[in-house]
Amino acid sequence: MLMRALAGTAFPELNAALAGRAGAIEITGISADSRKIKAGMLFVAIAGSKADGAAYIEDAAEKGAQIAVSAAAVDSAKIPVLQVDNPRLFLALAAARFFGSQPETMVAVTGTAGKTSVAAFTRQIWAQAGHSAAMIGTTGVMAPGRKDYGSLTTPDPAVLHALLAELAGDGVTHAAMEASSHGLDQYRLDGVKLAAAGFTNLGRDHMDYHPTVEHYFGAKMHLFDRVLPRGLPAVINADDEWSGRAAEAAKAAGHEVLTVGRKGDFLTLKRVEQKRDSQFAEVLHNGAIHEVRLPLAGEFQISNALVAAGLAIATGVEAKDALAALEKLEGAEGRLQLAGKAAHGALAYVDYAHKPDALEKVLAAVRPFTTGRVVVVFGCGGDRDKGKRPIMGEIATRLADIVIVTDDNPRSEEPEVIRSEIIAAAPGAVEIGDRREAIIHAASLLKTGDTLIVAGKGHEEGQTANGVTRPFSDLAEVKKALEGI
Ligand SMILES: CC(=O)N[C@H]1[C@@H](OP(=O)(O)OP(=O)(O)OC[C@H]2O[C@@H](n3ccc(=O)[nH]c3=O)[C@H](O)[C@@H]2O)O[C@H](CO)[C@@H](O)[C@@H]1O[C@H](C)C(=O)N[C@@H](C)C(=O)N[C@H](CCC(=O)O)C(=O)O
Ligand SMILES: Nc1ncnc2c1ncn2[C@@H]1O[C@H](COP(=O)(O)OP(=O)(O)OP(=O)(O)O)[C@@H](O)[C@H]1O
Ligand SMILES: N[C@H](CCC[C@H](N)C(=O)O)C(=O)O
Ligand SMILES: [Mg+2]
Repeated sequence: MLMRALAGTAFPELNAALAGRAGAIEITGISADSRKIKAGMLFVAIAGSKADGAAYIEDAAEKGAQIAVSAAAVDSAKIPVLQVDNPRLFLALAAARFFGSQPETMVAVTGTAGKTSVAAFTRQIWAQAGHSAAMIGTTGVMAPGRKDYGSLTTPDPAVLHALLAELAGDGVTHAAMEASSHGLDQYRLDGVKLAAAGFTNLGRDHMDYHPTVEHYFGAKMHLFDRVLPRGLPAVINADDEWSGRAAEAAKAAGHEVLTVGRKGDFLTLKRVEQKRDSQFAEVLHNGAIHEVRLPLAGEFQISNALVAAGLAIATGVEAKDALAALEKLEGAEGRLQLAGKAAHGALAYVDYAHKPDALEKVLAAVRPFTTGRVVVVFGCGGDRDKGKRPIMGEIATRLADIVIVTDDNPRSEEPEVIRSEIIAAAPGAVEIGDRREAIIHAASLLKTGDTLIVAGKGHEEGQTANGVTRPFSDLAEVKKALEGI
């Protein structure tokens, strides 16, 4: 592609340069990481939290970059360097234009918890309606005949648009993706053409990245005020503390607001009956009641399922078909996933709650069908928000009968220090650093009627400490531990 093809109204500051010699440069690819540059590519220099991409322009040139784009003026480089005000936005729009195609119908969902679940559910509803559908998120990419393990919740634009073009080339017509607050803040989604967008809820998360909760909420709202084209549907869970403000933000951005949930107008949850690991709900839509059997535990899953159904309906699935599809939903990997049942009947679940609200929701979700005790095993990640540690300790102590505090990716931190910060607010908790031992101990305590939740790692396949990631799966460990009792 010629650089000239990247000219457009979004970057008037580039137009003069692209009308000249720089516009005639043919590029073979785009990356913001000099380590990924190959001959003929365009390098976009981004000023990040650890490094300034502008310092890597020479490195990119040595690897074969033809041209670079940067916020800072760099005259000394061996390749032309064009200046733009917002290189991250440029990267997103340039990658979209370079790769050129995406599944026709795309939605994105934001919120503190439930994004992976909503994306997974939306994909399944579309698939049941006969569409070739994909999901992109924390657990990776899932598409017909394809399952890749995930890295980022919202991939970097160059990776994302290469993937979207591949999916479109494979015949995928519908895709649901997660919009993380980092992704929105860093303009990773700005080149994606969305047909609708969703919001689940807002709680404490990523306080190591966002200076305040307001800033965090503002980042999430960029899905509506920057990414979703004006006038398109915004599906909002109506039952969260932040729902009103999210709906206001979506309305102010000119969208059609569709609220779902107990307080929702578009899909109104009238009644829920909890079964042991499923639930029955009555949902009102357009004056008609639909009976829905959801084969998943946890009331929060109803909320996720309604956001997903709202997104599917907003993108053309008949309401009755979308709601009927909920009866066959499979939970996203590692989200309140039943890992096994002990011989005496106790249930053991693996869950991805690694933040306060999620832990609170998941522990509350299993209580109604637990006739014995709720046992929880969890830890907190190192090099992440330290403030959540005592909060999660307090929640576990309040909502579980037995609390076992263990390690969850200590990364570069001292695991004992992390554990002690949790236990400061969890008096009476049992401390077992080794996660495998903690799970074995928890399983050995189980009796008839008890429920075990191993929280924090969900689908993850490793435990990271001291810069080394060793294979580790909560699901496999729980299964093994149950066999041993
Ligand atoms: C904190 C964060 O979000 N970091 C992201 C951010 O990096 P940064 O701004 O810190 O970049 P940096 O390391 O300072 O480097 C600046 C630039 O120099 C470039 N560079 C650097 C070194 C070099 O040799 N050559 C070179 O070109 C880098 O590629 C980068 O473009 O921009 C990079 C490029 O877009 C991202 O890859 C990177 O994600 C890192 C890997 C990450 O771990 N992010 C996590 C925290 C994240 O994004 N998580 C969210 C949320 C998950 C959730 O919801 O729980 C997600 O969407 O996954
Ligand atoms: N609607 C919800 N409200 C509160 N908690 C939820 C909700 N949905 C899921 N959870 C909890 O949050 C955990 C993560 O769910 P999910 O992966 O769907 O969310 P996410 O927003 O993608 O999270 P992440 O940002 O960590 O990728 C679940 O394992 C469960 O404990
Ligand atoms: N996307 C999140 C996942 C956290 C998962 C938890 N297991 C941990 O390691 O803290 C993060 O990287 O902060
Ligand atoms: Mg996710």
